[in-house]
Amino acid sequence: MKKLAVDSKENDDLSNHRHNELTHVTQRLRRVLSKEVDVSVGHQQFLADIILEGKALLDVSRVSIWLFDNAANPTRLINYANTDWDGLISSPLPELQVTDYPIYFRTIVSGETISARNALTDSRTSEFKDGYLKPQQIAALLDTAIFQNGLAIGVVCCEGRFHPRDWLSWEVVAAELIADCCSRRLLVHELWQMQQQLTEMAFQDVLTGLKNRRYLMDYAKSEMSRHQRADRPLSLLMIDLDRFKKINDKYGHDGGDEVLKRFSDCCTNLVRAEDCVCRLGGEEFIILLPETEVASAMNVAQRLREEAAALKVAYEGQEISFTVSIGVAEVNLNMPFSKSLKAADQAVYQAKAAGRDQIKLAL
Ligand SMILES: Nc1nc2c(ncn2[C@@H]2O[C@H](COP(=O)(O)OP(=O)(O)OP(=O)(O)O)[C@@H](O)[C@H]2O)c(=O)[nH]1
Repeated sequence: MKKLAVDSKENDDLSNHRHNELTHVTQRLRRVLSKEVDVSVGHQQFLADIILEGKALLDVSRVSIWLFDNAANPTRLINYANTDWDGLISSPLPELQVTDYPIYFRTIVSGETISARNALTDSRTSEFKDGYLKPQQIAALLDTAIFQNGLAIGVVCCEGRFHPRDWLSWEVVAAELIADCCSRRLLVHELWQMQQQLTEMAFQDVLTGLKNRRYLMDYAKSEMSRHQRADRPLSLLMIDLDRFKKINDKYGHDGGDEVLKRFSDCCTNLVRAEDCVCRLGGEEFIILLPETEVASAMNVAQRLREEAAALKVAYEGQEISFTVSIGVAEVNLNMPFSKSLKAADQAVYQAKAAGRDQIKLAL
């Protein structure tokens, strides 16, 4: 009688302990879940957090996220993120092929959650017995499809080692919650990447891949205040290709485009990584040179003029030669950037008037 009372107290202590533990883990998990739309939390970090919390909550040996190669016609499952047995994030697991595990693939695609008490004997998971489960001593599996637009795009796998295990209904619901959260996070990540691409495109010149006028105006503004604070010089080159209309007339628009692309490469290769090369439009370019006195900017302009004159652009078996006129200006940090641009533009005009293939300093 006394022994029974002790046993029951021990059981109560144990279940109280598990209850407290679960309350803590659930709170942590909910905090992680709430970050699914917060892109300031890195994508990999978010997935790592969610599978680590899932592992603790469900008290399993490993949690992993897998995505199908093609949701409409899946042939492979690719490991996207996973914990190791010790609760750390580890390197990717080998891919799974539909030809090796057809029943498992079919079940996940159907959307059915697999809560396999004994994964070695469960008909949905026994395909993994010899090659996967036995060598790793995995005994129980709780696998939940990740859905997007009504299609299973992947699966969250929870693996228990050593002993078969009954999965409680709250555990199944929790695993499904984690899979749904992964689904939304993947979508947020995709949208975020698209937005990054669009932003990039909005600031990029399509033909040359250089930054465009919109980028230059934003960038110049921030560089001007940085240089003003640090009391450092900022210079700019305005470059205009000479008699470009004639090149277009002689070689066609595509020939002209080829010249613009090769000249862009020439600029990018010549300047430092921190210099900003932009195409303003047409055959007009700007290079912004941070931390550069106007005398050094003149040297850069000289090298660029020489390189342009020496460049032979291969186009349809012909070689196109061209020259450039360059205006150099030190950016006036106390005036709007447009004033410095205008000064450089006037210097270009003078270079053209003086016979082209020239450099002039803005006064
Ligand atoms: N191929 C090509 N041509 C362009 C592009 N943008 C503008 N142009 C052409 O560039 C030529 C510029 O001609 P102009 O402004 O007369 O200048 P230019 O012939 O270079 O003469 P100068 O500047 O006085 O030396 C025009 O024929 C435009 O059609 C482009 O993206 N690709």
